[in-house]
Amino acid sequence: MTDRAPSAQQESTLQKSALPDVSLEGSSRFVAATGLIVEEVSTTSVRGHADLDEHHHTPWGVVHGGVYTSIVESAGSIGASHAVAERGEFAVGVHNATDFLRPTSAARVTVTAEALHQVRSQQLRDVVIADSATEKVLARGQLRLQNVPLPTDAK
Ligand SMILES: CC(C)(COP(=O)(O)OP(=O)(O)OC[C@H]1O[C@@H](n2cnc3c(N)ncnc32)[C@H](O)[C@@H]1OP(=O)(O)O)[C@@H](O)C(=O)NCCC(=O)NCCSC(=O)c1cc(O)c2ccccc2c1O
Repeated sequence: MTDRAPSAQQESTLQKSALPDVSLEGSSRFVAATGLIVEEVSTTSVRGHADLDEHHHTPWGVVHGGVYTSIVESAGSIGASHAVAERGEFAVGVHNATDFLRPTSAARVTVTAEALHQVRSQQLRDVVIADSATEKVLARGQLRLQNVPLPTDAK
């Protein structure tokens, strides 16, 4: 797993985003264990990467499907929450459908989450996880989210 911190430019992008701390250091142990490093957040997309290795393995020596599913949940939720933050809302995943297309034992993966659909109460995000060396897609998930009010102490 990586402990690489975002660059100064990446930090700046994250600070402008009105999101909670999405760094590895600021995340729970479960979320941090995926290794997702968020680099860019806009209202329509999230970009990042993760270094996947033996710490993420199944007993058969490939990256566990739950790692991909969790990255889809995080990347989709971060972008969708950013998109509705200005109106005092965040977004929670209500359906996560992630396909595991190719196995890997170790890879740096790029993570790209794009908005497919944004309406008043719900959003749909397409998340692609690809091997950064070969550009082959390892997993692809579609996350449907519900926009909900921010807790009053977070506004
Ligand atoms: C599901 C597939 C096996 C279907 O593959 P198919 O036979 O249809 O196609 P190919 O053989 O052509 O393979 C597709 C593609 O993958 C590349 N590939 C295959 N094997 C490897 C490999 N070992 N390393 C690297 N790449 C490989 C192959 O070259 C092809 O690439 P192209 O570029 O030519 O297209 C296949 O879709 C597949 O393997 N999908 C990924 C499945 C996966 O990774 N699932 C998640 C892990 S499983 C899991 O999470 C899990 C959790 C547990 O807790 C367990 C506990 C106990 C036991 C098992 C557990 C477990 O498995």
